[in-house]
Amino acid sequence: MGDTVGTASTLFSEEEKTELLEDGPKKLGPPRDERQPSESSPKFSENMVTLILPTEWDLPVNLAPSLNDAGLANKVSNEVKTARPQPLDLDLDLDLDLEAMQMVKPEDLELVVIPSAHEHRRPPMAGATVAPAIVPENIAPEPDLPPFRPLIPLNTYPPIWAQTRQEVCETFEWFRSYQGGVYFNNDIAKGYLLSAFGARRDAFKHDGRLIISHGGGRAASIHSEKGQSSLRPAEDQKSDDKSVRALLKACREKRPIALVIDDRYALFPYDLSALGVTYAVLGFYMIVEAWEKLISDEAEYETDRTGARSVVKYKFAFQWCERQGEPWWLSQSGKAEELDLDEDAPPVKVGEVDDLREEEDSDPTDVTSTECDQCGKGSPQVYSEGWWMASFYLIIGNGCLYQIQPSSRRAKLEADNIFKTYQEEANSGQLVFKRWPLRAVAERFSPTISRTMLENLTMSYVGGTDNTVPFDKAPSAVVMSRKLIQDRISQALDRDTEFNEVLTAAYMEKQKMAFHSDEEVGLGPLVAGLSLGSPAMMHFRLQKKHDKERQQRGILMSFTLRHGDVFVMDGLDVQKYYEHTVVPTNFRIAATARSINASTAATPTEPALSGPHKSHT
Ligand SMILES: O=C(O)CCC(=O)C(=O)O
Repeated sequence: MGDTVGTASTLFSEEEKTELLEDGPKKLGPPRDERQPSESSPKFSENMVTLILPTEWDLPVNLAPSLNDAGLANKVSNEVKTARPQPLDLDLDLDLDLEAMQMVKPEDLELVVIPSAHEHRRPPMAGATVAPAIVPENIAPEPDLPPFRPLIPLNTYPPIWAQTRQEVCETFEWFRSYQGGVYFNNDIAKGYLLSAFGARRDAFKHDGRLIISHGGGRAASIHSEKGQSSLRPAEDQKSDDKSVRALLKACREKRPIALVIDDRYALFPYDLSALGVTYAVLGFYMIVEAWEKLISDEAEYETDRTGARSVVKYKFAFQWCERQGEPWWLSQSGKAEELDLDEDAPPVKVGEVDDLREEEDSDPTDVTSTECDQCGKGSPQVYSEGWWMASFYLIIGNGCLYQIQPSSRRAKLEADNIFKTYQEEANSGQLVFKRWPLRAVAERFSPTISRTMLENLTMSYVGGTDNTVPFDKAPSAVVMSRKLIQDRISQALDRDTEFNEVLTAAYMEKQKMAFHSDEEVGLGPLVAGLSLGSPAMMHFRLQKKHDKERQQRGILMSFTLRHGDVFVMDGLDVQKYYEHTVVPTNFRIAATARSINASTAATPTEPALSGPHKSHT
């Protein structure tokens, strides 16, 4: 098979829904980072930021141990032992040395506490009304705080940041808690906010690779009712409080959690406020230990200060997931000499909405420009890439899934342009989407019945059949898709790939692609798809033959594919062990690129990539 391209599916008219469910520019292009990937990581481009993210809903529970660096884990474990009076019965697989724990004196734990820093950091906003101080009676005096330390200036923006909590919650799916400090969903903790003072034994250690914090609510708070304010004292936390329970579960099941800080978080030694950053995502952490502690007024900053009462609080030790590479706040120091800060413009922040109309005259395919879309200044550190990538390692088999998301407006415009071109070319007849029968249906029923079925299927599909044309004759939407996919893979994975097959699928409302695997003779290790239009959920589960007991028959991983995302399945094991389904929310086009080995591929009469299991419903 030479260079071929397959296109297929239903024709659609102007009237059909083309509305994009834009998500807004929530993630920034990765800062340039000179670090080398760790030995355990695959080889990545130095310009990318890699995050280990569990999926939105399901994280395979045995994935987590590989996320953490073993050396650091030991250190963390030792340090945590000094801070915890007694272990919780969490059934943790952490090989705790309880005897050693008793022998370490708590005062040996070096604490990094920056007190009262928020007062220095955050001037009141211009024009803001300052609430009158409420001084309830009988409040114990604030404990003496260690001396103030100046904050270290940051030369780089956090990869994900925002100015308001609303922006964070609306755009960062790992933290959607508008009020509480813990974001959890279905009992699974996903995000944790660090703010203001910690308790005395809270810590930000190993450059932030170990964070100890108390969390889970029931802190003292001020309540206002009928114009009367009163202080509600702190209460004991309980292991079945919703947020405590979710955090303990995350610890037990070794699920990563996103840590978000605000500019009042006193233990973060860098100056976020100078950059105008109120909220920053630190990255992903594992909760490696959890314990409960009796906290008295004298011992902690944030306590029940109404009297001499002690309350039970839960403490959590968060350990940095090493595969993210070095924390972003560390990479900034090396950059200071290279980066001319005067030339560097602030990148797009979370929650800012693109106004695409302003850009009508610009060439959306020109993604090489390094101008900041906001202010027009050159910003090569941020805009030369314009995407963000997350990596997900397989637990069974060798392979990885990569989600590369556009982060700059320019990258999004490129996707817009391809989406538009697909529709124009389909309308003009240059691109013929065709309905395909389910092979299983065609075999089992007469042609007449299968044609009837086709009406319902509106199948979007081809590989190596009538619709197949060489790339030089292919509709430009397909050519552009292949180029975008190849470019992203080259930038993000540092791999030069030339795909020789592109399958384009169009999904109308309520259509989806059923569970299938792309395991076909001649298939190359990379399969990469560009998503256009409405968001879709992509789910992975083990193939039946590898899950005979059906114990893990359920969905193991799920991803939200959004407009402009490139999703890469890397490794033949992805197809060998797993099957995937794609369920769009509405009208959507997907271009999936593959490399097919001509000598081993299926014959042209047999769609190379279709199988009885691959169906559009
Ligand atoms: O629609 C998509 O994004 C993926 C299509 C797919 O699963 C495939 O072509 O194998």
